[in-house]
Amino acid sequence: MRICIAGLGGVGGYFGGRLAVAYETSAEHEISFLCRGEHMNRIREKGLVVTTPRETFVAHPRVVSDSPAEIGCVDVLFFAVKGYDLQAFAKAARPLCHNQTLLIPLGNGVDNADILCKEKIPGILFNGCVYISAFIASPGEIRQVGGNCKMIVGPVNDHIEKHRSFEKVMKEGGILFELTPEIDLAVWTKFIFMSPMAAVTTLKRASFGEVLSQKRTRDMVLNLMKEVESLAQKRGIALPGNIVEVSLEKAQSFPPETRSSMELDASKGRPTELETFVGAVVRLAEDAGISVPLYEKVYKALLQE
Ligand SMILES: NC(=O)C1=CN([C@@H]2O[C@H](COP(=O)(O)OP(=O)(O)OC[C@H]3O[C@@H](n4cnc5c(N)ncnc54)[C@H](OP(=O)(O)O)[C@@H]3O)[C@@H](O)[C@H]2O)C=CC1
Ligand SMILES: CC(C)(CO)C(=O)C(=O)O
Repeated sequence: MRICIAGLGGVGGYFGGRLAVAYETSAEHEISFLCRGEHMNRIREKGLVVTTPRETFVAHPRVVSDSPAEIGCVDVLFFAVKGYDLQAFAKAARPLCHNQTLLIPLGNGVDNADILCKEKIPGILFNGCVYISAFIASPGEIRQVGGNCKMIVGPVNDHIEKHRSFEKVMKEGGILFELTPEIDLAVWTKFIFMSPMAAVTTLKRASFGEVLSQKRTRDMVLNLMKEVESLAQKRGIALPGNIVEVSLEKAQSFPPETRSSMELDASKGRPTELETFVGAVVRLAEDAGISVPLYEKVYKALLQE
């Protein structure tokens, strides 16, 4: 099986690194990295160094390139770029894909599969989400600092049984991996927790603990979660009845000093995933004909920054 990880940041670097180590000498499976710039140069020279709280390992994938054509057609393509790069990368991804390529977005967000679908890339559309906290510490070096490192993926419109061999490759590749027939449910379950937390922590430039310990901001998170819940319901996503309470508890289970990736990006003056985390809810609600007044207000405020 030929597997390409596109985007070697915190997410792509951790999961790609694990797979590349596991299959470094395999005659059957081949891992390639699509990355760019100084990061790519360092990985080519020295391999990708991945440090976790328990170990450090160095991954040497079979191919490291910034050119989809150089990598060529693969059987599995993981999209591990930020939401704002997904469409542009999807447009460039065609040389990597054939009709049976599994196309798997791993980023935060509930519209990633729609974005890929619109680009009409050949392949079988999946969706996915990951529970991890990781980042590029320096070119060629990934640091994983939190999360249980679980990857959950599933086909959007295909039979799950066809994909058991892929599941085996992922599990034998050292990934804590779940292949689910209910990928929408998994993706929305993550989103209903992460989108409100990203929105409020960014608006207030505050940590998880600061936001959740003050009634005003905690209520804001709660009300945003309720708006996501009503949107999910309207789209036929069967979230459990206590999803808001469970999601709030999930947010509370993080160390209080946790900062969301969107707040960190905003505070550093970098591009943010505002459209992925917040704008998408406003657009999907409009399409579904439902009202999300608090999301609209927060979106407007963040757009004006
Ligand atoms: N990091 C985390 O802990 C978690 C992240 N996520 C989500 O996962 C997604 C990825 O996040 P993360 O890994 O942090 O992102 P990063 O910014 O760390 O990494 C993305 C990488 O993709 C590269 N890239 C973008 N476009 C291309 C391209 N066309 N060709 C080659 N490389 C490209 C970027 O390169 P360059 O720097 O040159 O732009 C960057 O190195 C996001 O949606 C995020 O919200 C979800 C859970 C946890
Ligand atoms: C869960 C968390 C906080 C881990 O980095 C995250 O996914 C994000 O900030 O985008």
